[in-house]
Amino acid sequence: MNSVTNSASDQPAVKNADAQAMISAQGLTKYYGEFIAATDVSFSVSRGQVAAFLGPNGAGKSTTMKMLTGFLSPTRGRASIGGYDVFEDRLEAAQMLGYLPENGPLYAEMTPKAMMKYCARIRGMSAGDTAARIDYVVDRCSLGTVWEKPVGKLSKGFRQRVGMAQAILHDPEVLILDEPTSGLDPNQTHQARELILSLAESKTILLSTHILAEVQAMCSRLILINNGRVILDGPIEELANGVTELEDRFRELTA
Ligand SMILES: Nc1ncnc2c1ncn2[C@@H]1O[C@H](COP(=O)(O)OP(=O)(O)OP(=O)(O)O)[C@@H](O)[C@H]1O
Repeated sequence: MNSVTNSASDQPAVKNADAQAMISAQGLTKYYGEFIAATDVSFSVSRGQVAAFLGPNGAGKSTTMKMLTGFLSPTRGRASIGGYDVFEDRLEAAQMLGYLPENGPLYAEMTPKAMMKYCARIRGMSAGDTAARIDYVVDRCSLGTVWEKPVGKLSKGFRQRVGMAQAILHDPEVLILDEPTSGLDPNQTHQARELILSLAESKTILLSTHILAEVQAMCSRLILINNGRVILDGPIEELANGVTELEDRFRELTA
């Protein structure tokens, strides 16, 4: 494996919001019954990095992201955000984290407006912060036209935008985005990439995607997973020179 990160054993179990490893997977393993979806997945993403999490369908990306965000208990291993263990220090980790899940927001009967207010409340945001941040996400995620429609009745692209809005609402330092441009039309894809690039100026981001041009445009780091195991991890410029080489590398390693 071409790895430039520290292995799980090199990662101290620190409880420190200034920790360099803002996202840390330490030996994450997940069994669904007899089936192993993730095996000993270890990597860390440093403050300010934008890392692409790539792999073929069913490779274990969403499973790993769910464990990293505390939505799914690992069979073995640990995950931490900003040095906070996502299970033992759940509140601190959640405060630092915005997560866009694979299938968008869960509250189908709520409108985006109700959902943002609900999310702000459960995150303990003040009334002033809530109003300002809601204005920001409505604008950045273009939610004005669907603001009062139930999320479950929105198109896939709009649901995705609502998911992105709830992920960034509390201005978290760390973002874990599971296929953030999936289902978006070309204009919205462009807008979502611009948003991610502007967020990347101040945040640590792990994003999964199947669009290699997106990786090249937005990410400095590549983590490739196949059959539940990390098979490549390093700076993109060292791993591939342009999208075509990235595509060749992907095919050669995952075919
Ligand atoms: N709840 C579950 N029960 C049983 N198997 C599951 C469950 N969730 C995922 N799997 C299986 O685990 C494997 C990894 O799935 P996962 O969704 O993590 O892959 P992925 O890399 O995100 O795929 P994709 O690119 O298609 O979204 C797949 O074989 C999937 O069928």
